[in-house]
Amino acid sequence: MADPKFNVSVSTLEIDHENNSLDMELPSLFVPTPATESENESSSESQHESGHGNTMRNDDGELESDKTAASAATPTPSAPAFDIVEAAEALLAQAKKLKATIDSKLTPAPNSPESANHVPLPPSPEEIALRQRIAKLGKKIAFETAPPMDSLKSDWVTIGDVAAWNIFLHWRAFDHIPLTGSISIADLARAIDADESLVSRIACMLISTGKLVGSRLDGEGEQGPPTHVSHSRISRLLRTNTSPATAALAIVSFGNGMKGFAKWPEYFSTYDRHEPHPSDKEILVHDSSGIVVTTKRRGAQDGNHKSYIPTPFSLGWGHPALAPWEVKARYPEYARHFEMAMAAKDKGAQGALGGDLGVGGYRGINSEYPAKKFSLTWLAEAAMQKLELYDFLGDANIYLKPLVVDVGGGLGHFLANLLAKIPEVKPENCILQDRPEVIAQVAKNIEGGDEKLKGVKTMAHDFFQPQPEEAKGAAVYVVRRVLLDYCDEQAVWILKHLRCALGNFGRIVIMEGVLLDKPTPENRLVDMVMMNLGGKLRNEEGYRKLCKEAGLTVTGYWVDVEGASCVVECVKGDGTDGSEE
Ligand SMILES: C[S@@+](CC[C@H](N)C(=O)[O-])C[C@H]1O[C@@H](n2cnc3c(N)ncnc32)[C@H](O)[C@@H]1O
Repeated sequence: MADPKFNVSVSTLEIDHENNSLDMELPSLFVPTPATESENESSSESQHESGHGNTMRNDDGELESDKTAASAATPTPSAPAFDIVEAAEALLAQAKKLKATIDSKLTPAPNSPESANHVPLPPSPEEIALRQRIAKLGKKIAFETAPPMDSLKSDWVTIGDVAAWNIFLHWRAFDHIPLTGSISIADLARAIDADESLVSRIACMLISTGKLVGSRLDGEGEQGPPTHVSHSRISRLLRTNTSPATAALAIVSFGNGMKGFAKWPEYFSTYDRHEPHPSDKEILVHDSSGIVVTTKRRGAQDGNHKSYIPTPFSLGWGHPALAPWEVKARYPEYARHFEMAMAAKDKGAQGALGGDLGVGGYRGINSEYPAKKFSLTWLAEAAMQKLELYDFLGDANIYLKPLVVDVGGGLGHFLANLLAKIPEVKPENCILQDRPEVIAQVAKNIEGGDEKLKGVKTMAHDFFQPQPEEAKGAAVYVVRRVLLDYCDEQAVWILKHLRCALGNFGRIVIMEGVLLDKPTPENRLVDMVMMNLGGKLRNEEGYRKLCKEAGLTVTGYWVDVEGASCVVECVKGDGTDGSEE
C-alpha cells in the first residue's frame, strides 16, 4: 500500500504517488459525490490486485509501460469542451416541447368517466424522435457530469439488471404481472413455481432500476421491502404473451450476446487473441464431469470448406465443438425465438434491413453514383421474358429455372415480401434454401395454411456446399443477413459457391448490416455479438474485399448509414480475381 499521506483520495481522484499511478480521472469541474471510506478502499485495492494497470516497473526499475506509452503516443485531438449549461438548456427546451405534445393529446383525467373507454393515441414518429433526442441528451449529460466511478458502477448495475430480467423472461414472470394493477410477490412466486424469497430478490433488483414498480400493499405501512409488483412502461414489453416479438428479441440478445461475452476470457485464452477464424488448433470437448472425451480440429468437419470454427457463442452454450447454428438446432425453443426476432426486425423500426429492402425503395445511397437507386423490380421484366421464352419454346425446364434463390433465407420473410411486391415473379420460380430443420419448419408453416410462400420450392441446402443443378443459373441469389455470421474465409467460401452457380447474366445481391466508420453503441454491439458467433460486421472495403476474393465484380454498393445497412450487387468476375472451386 502507498503511504497514506500521498494518497489524495476523493471519489474521482486517487493518485498513488509512490507508483506514479493515476488511478482514476482527475476530478471533473462538477463537484464529485463524497466517497465513503469503503468505496475508496475497494477501488484502490482492486487496482493493486490487477498489477497497477500500466505502471509496472521492469528489472531496471523503470516504469515499463509508461515508456511504451510515450514512444507510441500520438497527439490527441482536443475534444470540444462539454458545456453543461448549454446541454441542460437544450434538454429543458426539448422537455417543454414533449410536455406540450403530451398535453395536446387531451388525455381524460384519471378516474373520470371518459377515462374508462379512453384508448391512448400511439406516439407519432415526431414524438418518438423527440423522446429519443431527449433520452440521448439526458444520457450524455449524465455521462459527462457523473463522477467517473459512478459511471462505471452504473455499468456494473446493468449486469445485475440484465441477469434479473433475463431470468424473469425465462420463467415468464412478466407474463403473470397484470397489465393494470399489481400482483403480490407471493402470488407471482406461486405462478412461476419459485421460492418467494428468490422472486423477491430478483424483483427488487428490477424495482431498483425502474424496470418494475414495487409497492407495499400488505397494510403494514411504508416500512419494509415491496410486497407487490406492477409493470413499468418497459417491463410490459417483456411479456411473451402480449409482446412476443420484443420478448423474443430480448431473449435472443441475451442468448447471442451475454452468454458468449461472459466466456470471452476463456475463449481467447484457449484459442489465442485472434478474431474467430479457422485454424489448426485443436479443441477439447469435455463431458459433463469435465473429462476430455474428444479432441477436434478446427475446420476438420468440412474439409476445405471451413464451415466450422469454435466460437464464444458455442462455448457459452456449453457446446464448444458445434457451430452456432448446430447449437441453435439443439434448442428448438430458442431457435423459435430467434426466428421471431428475425421477423420482428423485418416489421420493426430496425432501419432499412427490414421490410422493403430491395423490393420497393431502399433508401441507401450508391457510394459511386448517388443517383443510382437500388431495386429488385427488374425481376418483373426478367419474369416476363422467361414466360415469353417458355411460350415460344414450350420447354418446361426453362419455365422452372429459378429466378430467385434466397440463400440461408430463414423462414422466408424476404421472399414472401418479394412475391407480394413483384407479382410477376411466380413462387414456383423461387427457391428458399436453409438448414434442414428450418426448411422443415417452413414446410410445416405452408402446410398449416401460410399462403405467403405457397408454391415456393423449399430446399435444405448447406451454403458451404456447391449449389445443386436445379438451383443453378438463377437471375439473382439473395444473401441477406448471412455473411455477418462468418469470418472472412467462410464468407468467401459461401460467395465462391454462388459464383460457380451464376450464369452469365445472373447477379448476387448481398444485404447486410454495415460497420459504420463513426462508432455508435448500437452498431458496435452488433459487431461484438457477431464476434460471438464467429462473424463480423463489415464496411464497404470489407465487402468489396470478400467479393474480390470470391472472384466477383461489384456492380453497385448502396449504404444507408441511418439504418446501418448496405446492399452489395455483384456479378461473375472475369476469373482473374478469385480461385475456382
Ligand atoms: C441471420 S439468419 C437470416 C435469415 C434470412 N436470410 C433473413 O434475412 O431473414 C441466417 C440464416 O442462415 C441459415 N444458415 C446457417 N447456416 C447455414 C448453412 N450452412 N446453410 C444454409 N443456411 C444456413 C440459418 O438457419 C438462418 O436461417
